[in-house]
Amino acid sequence: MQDFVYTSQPQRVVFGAGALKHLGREIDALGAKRALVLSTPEQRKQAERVADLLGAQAAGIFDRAVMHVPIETAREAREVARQLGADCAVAIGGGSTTGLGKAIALDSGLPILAIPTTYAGSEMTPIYGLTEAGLKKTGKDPRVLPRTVIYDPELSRTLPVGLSVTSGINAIAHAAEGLYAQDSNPVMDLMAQEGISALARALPAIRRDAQDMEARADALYGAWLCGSVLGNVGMALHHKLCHTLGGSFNLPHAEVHTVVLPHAIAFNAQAAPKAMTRISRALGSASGPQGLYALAKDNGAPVALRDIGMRAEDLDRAADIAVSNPYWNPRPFGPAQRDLIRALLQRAWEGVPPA
Ligand SMILES: NC(=O)C1=CN([C@@H]2O[C@H](COP(=O)(O)OP(=O)(O)OC[C@H]3O[C@@H](n4cnc5c(N)ncnc54)[C@H](OP(=O)(O)O)[C@@H]3O)[C@@H](O)[C@H]2O)C=CC1
Ligand SMILES: O=C(O)/C=C\C(=O)CC(=O)O
Repeated sequence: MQDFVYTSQPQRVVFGAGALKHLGREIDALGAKRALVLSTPEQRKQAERVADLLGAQAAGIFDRAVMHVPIETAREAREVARQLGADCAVAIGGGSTTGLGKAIALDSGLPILAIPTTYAGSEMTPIYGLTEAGLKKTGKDPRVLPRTVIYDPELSRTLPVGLSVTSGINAIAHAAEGLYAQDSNPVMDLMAQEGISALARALPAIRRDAQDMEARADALYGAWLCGSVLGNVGMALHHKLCHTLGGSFNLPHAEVHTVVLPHAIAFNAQAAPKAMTRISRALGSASGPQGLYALAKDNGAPVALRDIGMRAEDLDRAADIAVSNPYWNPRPFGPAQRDLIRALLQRAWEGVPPA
């Protein structure tokens, strides 16, 4: 066993079908009295339900969350929170809504209670993202880590099957890269393997029946574990490629993760054999990269960048951007490996199986 450092994160998790009913109790436990409820415009009804449950503990609703947290939206939400005298934020929705809560917390220190309805995993991380003048910046700050997370599988019932699959693979990506992270540890390895395994059995079951509550619970459980891994250890090549493709070419977040993951994992296979063993074991497949590709393809998810809006003529620029400021990776991918990364992107663009 290698030496390691493990830092536990100060969070409370309430898990279970119908767990939303504990919301008032959880707001009390935070010592808060006036919650600003956050959602996207489309999930306003969910936000209203939350505000109704809170009754006098609700300060108001801000329903303008959008993906990648534009700085203008963050400023607007911060101002609304200030004017309403909110002393906490309740974010109900996917990573976009949690991200808006984080932007408020970054500025004001307001505690966040997150109620995730996708599998993106942001609720378990101190990572935030903000987009200003078309550029997305990410950072880490303990203030943005949600203090309480309510996982209620009933609330993900309405998440469309296609999004459930891609969002679940977004979560798997956190765990897969955590398995070869520079700063990983045995606890994260356990969580990563269990998280991948839970999602790998949940996603096909959700595809068969979107109302299968056991599968919905398994998927949220997996998202929790995989998100925790992302919150504890560093990201590598896969996340760098997705941040490049999402940030500079505006590709949809969960879909881009789904397409790139098998190729990024294949790139790292020889440099991270133990991680490959855990990934393939968790997937129940002979090969990690092939198993990830099959998980997407067999469940109707996109496997080609060209099918999610990437233009062939932008691949060169994407490769240049990705290698210009690389994250740590078990197999280096700086400017000297530019042609290898370009070849990886070509395969991902065409949608052929990983090399
Ligand atoms: N900081 C971190 O640690 C992490 C951050 N992220 C960030 O989070 C964002 C992506 O998160 P993701 O969850 O994929 O994206 P969104 O929050 O944008 O949600 C994705 C889609 O799911 C739909 N949706 C969510 N909940 C429901 C529901 N209950 N019923 C029906 N549809 C629903 C949304 O619909 P609608 O738009 O109609 O509401 C939206 O179309 C990105 O900005 C990414 O960078 C992701 C992972 C980790
Ligand atoms: O790529 C991911 O899923 C993980 C992290 C982010 O998205 C960072 C962020 O923009 O909040």
